[in-house]
Amino acid sequence: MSDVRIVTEADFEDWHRALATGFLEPPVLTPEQLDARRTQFVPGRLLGAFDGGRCVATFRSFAQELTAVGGGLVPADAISNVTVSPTHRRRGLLTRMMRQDLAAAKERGDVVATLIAAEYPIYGRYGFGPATWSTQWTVEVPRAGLDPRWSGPEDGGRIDLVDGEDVRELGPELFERFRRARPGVVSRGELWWRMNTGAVRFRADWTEPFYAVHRAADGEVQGLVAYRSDDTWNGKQPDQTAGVRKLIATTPAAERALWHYLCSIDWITKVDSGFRAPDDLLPYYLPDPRAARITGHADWLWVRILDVVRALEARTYDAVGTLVLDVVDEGGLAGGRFRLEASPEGASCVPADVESPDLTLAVGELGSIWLGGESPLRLATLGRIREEREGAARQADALFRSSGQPWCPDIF
Ligand SMILES: CC(=O)SCCNC(=O)CCNC(=O)[C@H](O)C(C)(C)COP(=O)(O)OP(=O)(O)OC[C@H]1O[C@@H](n2cnc3c(N)ncnc32)[C@H](O)[C@@H]1OP(=O)(O)O
Repeated sequence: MSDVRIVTEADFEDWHRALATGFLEPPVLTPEQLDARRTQFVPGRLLGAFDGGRCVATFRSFAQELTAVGGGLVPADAISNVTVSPTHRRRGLLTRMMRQDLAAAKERGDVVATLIAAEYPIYGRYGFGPATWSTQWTVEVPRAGLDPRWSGPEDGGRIDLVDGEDVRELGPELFERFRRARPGVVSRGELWWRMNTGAVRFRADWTEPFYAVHRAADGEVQGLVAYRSDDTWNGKQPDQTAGVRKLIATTPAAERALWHYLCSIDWITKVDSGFRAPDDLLPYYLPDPRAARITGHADWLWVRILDVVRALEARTYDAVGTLVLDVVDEGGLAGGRFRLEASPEGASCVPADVESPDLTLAVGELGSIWLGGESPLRLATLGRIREEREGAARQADALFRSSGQPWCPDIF
């Protein structure tokens, strides 16, 4: 029987070999790569399974903040680096590591756990539900109908190319404003900015992207894009795709200017948007929205509610109303009956053991509707939320929706 335990610094190299093996990457890391990865080491937050002295399973969690509907921030247990070596799969190792981590997160007072699922069927059993979705577009630049003479915003704003060091300087403050306006965004610590600008390199194949910022007429930085080009030539003709790694903006003017900038670069015939919110305005920033073709759409951030009262009180609601929810949690961490009194200003949520419920739902379904990305009515139609009072699913639909779709721009 493998031994599941907290990983120490002495296990680090062995743990990383197991991680690479699970993700089907070359299992030997260079000393430089290992040193870079040590920056992520937080004592107590790495788990591993060991068999005969060799690491055969990995699991890492870290502290994160997640933006709720209305801009409130909740502490989250972000889960990543989940692997079980192919020699030890389907023996319950993931289940043991997950239980240990979620119990510790609950004990710490985290409101939710979050992850991005490699495969859909893995995490529902642990109480996670898909909570944000992501859409990818490819823009056919010649079809977009943009003015070929465009050379910058017409409203007094400007676009400047900057370097990684500048991004590390100005990015965090821009991101701080950005994350308050969109449910589903996860925090970026200092290490995130260093990793995403090449100052810390986990992989040998890092190539420096181009970075451009949008400044409004008064000089305020309102948008940032990182992109690379793919160096494609069609015979003598440049036919390059600008692949957006990240694009964030705090105003529609900045967002529009950055998309126009990308579509205006000579040699660029296609722009790959990267992973955007499903309600992203990109197509509508183009005179011909059909030039933006959807090339991908899938679930993205999964949420596991650990504390129903704090999660429901952390967000605002689209309407005023009261609902009694019977939350079923097979993991034994967050279940119970709760009365939610919701309003656009906020909410109160209290245990309501003796009241009759309006809706019965599993904790994973609550995770799916909590950020406003999934509709309670749709889940009721699918039989995944049970209506105990007629009309309650429709009422929940009106309360839980979010006027902007939740979006998690990052992968972790
Ligand atoms: C957040 C992230 O890091 S996402 C990355 C996840 N990792 C990967 O995809 C790497 C490749 N896969 C793996 O390393 C492993 O197969 C894991 C981690 C997905 C699963 O680990 P295991 O130890 O095999 O899982 P475990 O034995 O605890 O399985 C628990 C249950 O989940 C099911 N399950 C596990 N993985 C899968 C899967 N990929 N698809 C469908 N069902 C699955 C098992 O069948 C089992 O079902 P049961 O409870 O009905 O018997």
